[in-house]
Amino acid sequence: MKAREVNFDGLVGLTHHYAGLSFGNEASTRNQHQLSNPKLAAKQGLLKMKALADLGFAQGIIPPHERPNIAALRQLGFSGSDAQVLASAAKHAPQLLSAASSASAMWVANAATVAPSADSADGKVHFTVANLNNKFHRAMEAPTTAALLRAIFGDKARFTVHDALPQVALFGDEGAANHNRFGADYGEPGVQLFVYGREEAAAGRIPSRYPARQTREASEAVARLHQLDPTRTLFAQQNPHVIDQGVFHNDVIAVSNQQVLFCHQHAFLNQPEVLAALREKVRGFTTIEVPEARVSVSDAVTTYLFNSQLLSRDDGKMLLVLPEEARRHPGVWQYLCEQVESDSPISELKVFDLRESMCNGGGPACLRLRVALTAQEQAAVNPAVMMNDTLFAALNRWVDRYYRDRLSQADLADPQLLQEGREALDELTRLLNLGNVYSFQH
Ligand SMILES: N=C(N)NCCC[C@H](NC(=O)CCC(=O)O)C(=O)O
Repeated sequence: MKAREVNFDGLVGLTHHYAGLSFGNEASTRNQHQLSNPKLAAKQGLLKMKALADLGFAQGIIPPHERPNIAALRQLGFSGSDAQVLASAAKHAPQLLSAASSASAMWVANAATVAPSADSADGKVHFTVANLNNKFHRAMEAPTTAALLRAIFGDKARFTVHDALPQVALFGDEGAANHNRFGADYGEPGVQLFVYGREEAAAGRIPSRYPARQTREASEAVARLHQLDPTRTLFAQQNPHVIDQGVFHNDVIAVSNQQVLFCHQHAFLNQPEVLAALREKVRGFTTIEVPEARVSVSDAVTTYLFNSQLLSRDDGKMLLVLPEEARRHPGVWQYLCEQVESDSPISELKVFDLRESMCNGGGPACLRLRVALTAQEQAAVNPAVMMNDTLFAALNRWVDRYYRDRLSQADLADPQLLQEGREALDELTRLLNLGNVYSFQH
């Protein structure tokens, strides 16, 4: 059956700020306590969505979560009115207030892992919400992510949204950022590659400096939940050395689309074997493997060359969507221009300024969740979340009305910010026809 890839981008939340919460993500650590601009961040994201929609790529949006998360702070013993909870957390544990206020749900590549219906035994599209167990500020995303996905993919005859795996290190799961699907048409059965950083049950090689967030045990559980054919499912370990250089998710060192894998030479442990297995299973498999001599792992991490979106154009050629940082690096840009001029599958480059998100380690690919859908499935998606001229204009007005243009850690204690956030999200649920998805609405 014919299907197409639909990209759903996370809309940046009102509390976007730089808190240094993600040890192992070097941009997050480096930019701790910088002033952020939530309004600009939201608009940068919207511009990418709109530009891709205008080029004919199907584009949806996934809304932000309620932050500060007062319930999480109460669970940690802060009490009194909402304003007192905020004041007390700001005074005694500012890092916890930051964690409870993070807008990290914008990076929806970590919202869930997705299996298209062509790959699942029951013929449904499956989503497993990621537990994001490695970081407190991200682990609290799971319940709201599940509610939002159910509000967008509500048709139970076509979509199954599984709750997150148990919240323990054994099942650390970071969603689609550690997952690639290969195949010809999106509607034909494909080959799924799950990439993990460590296997709890085995004494294998692990990074020594930074955490490996994804476990093999989690990836295997997701593959079972999605009813995948084991002969079309592969598990590969990420190279622990690159995790130690700041590659905290596989999508910082590799990106795939259809039969193409664009990755760094050092992306995977035992890379030749991983590529051989893919070559055997994926008809027409093509790799663009970037050698260290052309782009170092360190340059890949700072430019986010691989945190790009490889998108199929209607003419069968592919477009690579990159962050501005990749254009600014002469060596990386030269490499990319050579690709376009050669007979590489990459035929076009499109660059976006996503600086606000990039400073927290979130590039173009972090901001999107790919969902391959048949025409019938696409028709069953909540239509109000699909990007078009009207929604773009409405969301820009909405951002102008509610978002601040500067935010520091100290601002998180302002009860007015909580109020602004609730009012904004309440209006957003009406704009996007989501129903009551947030706890303050219950
Ligand atoms: N690669 C993908 N798919 N996603 C990027 C996620 C970035 C996110 N940054 C943060 O959570 C930083 C928040 C802060 O420090 O304020 C993370 O590390 O989980």
